[in-house]
Amino acid sequence: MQFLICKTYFKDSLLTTYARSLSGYDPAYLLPGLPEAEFAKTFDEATEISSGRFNSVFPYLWKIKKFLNIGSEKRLKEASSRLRQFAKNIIKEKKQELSKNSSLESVDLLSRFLSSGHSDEDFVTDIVISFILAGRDTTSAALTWYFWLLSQNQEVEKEVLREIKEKSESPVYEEVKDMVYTHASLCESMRLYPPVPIDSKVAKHDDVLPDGTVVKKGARVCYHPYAMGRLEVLWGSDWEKFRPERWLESATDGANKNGKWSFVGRDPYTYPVFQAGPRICLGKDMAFLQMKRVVAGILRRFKVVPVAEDGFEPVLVAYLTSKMKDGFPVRFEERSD
Ligand code: HEM
Repeated sequence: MQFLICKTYFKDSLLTTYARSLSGYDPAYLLPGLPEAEFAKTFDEATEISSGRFNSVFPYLWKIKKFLNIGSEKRLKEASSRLRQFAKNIIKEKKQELSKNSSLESVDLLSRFLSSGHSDEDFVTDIVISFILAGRDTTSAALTWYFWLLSQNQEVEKEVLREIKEKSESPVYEEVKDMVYTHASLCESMRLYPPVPIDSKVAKHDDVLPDGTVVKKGARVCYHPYAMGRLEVLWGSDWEKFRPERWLESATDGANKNGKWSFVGRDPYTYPVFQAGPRICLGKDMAFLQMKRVVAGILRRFKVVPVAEDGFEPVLVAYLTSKMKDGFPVRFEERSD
């Protein structure tokens, strides 16, 4: 059986997981028939058109289309309205459930929001949509590139598998937290292929950067995690290598006590994969938790083998997130051991 990893499996499984942890709602996209995911399709359409605005050669074109309500902007408006309606239905159902059973208050994020007095429907709708947007494509992009890198670095896969096998079949939070090598390998993968490859900010006031660069009010300033992850000055002359060990302290420096690695993080200004400062990603820990559980769940039972021709080199396409051009076709081989 083949899966286009980034196009179907990860996105839909993550959407299912997020929908459940966010709202308790299960869109049932992981039924064996992998049913057509209407919500996911609409979401993709909306994000693709929105990101197209950034890359537009004539930036004012989309504004004209929006004003006239034609073409892609018309489709975006319709998609956004369908998404909002979908989110509103979930909220309505959740409110009804809560009114019948208040013990649901602590079960999922949406229940918590509603129970803590956030009753404004538009506000809660924005929360539901922005959490799915922030958490779905980022994590699926990270995992697509991660499985590609693992397939090219067997010794890393072996070490990740060794760590996974020390844990229970469905590792609980404490166990996932202890998967230090897997954590390091995910950080290393996102160094080379950051899910948000480039990000920009608009200056609210005239400003001067620490190096003296003058930034005028309204100017767009970009930071570039993809380029920064490949800088020799930050990562050394072997920056090209996928080497999780650069995030770990080894036995020789005394930290690998009892055969355990110890993780050495980098500051977020050197590694801005989750951004840095007061607006740093709020879902970072949740993202690692989800990714480690998915990695453990898949690798324990399957080997993920690319079905591409020998010499295949994936091409990164940067929309809002780092997609692999045409997806990543793979075969899942069941492990015999
Ligand atoms: C590997 C996965 C992820 C990566 C690489 C990532 C990266 C980022 C980045 C770069 C930003 C800054 C965007 C900006 O302000 O321009 C951000 C913001 C944010 N992320 Fe994530 N994210 C990930 C997963 C998640 C998940 C799973 C959630 C929640 C379920 C989440 C929730 C958020 C939220 C709410 C913000 C906005 C924070 C604010 O503006 O104060 N993220 N993320």
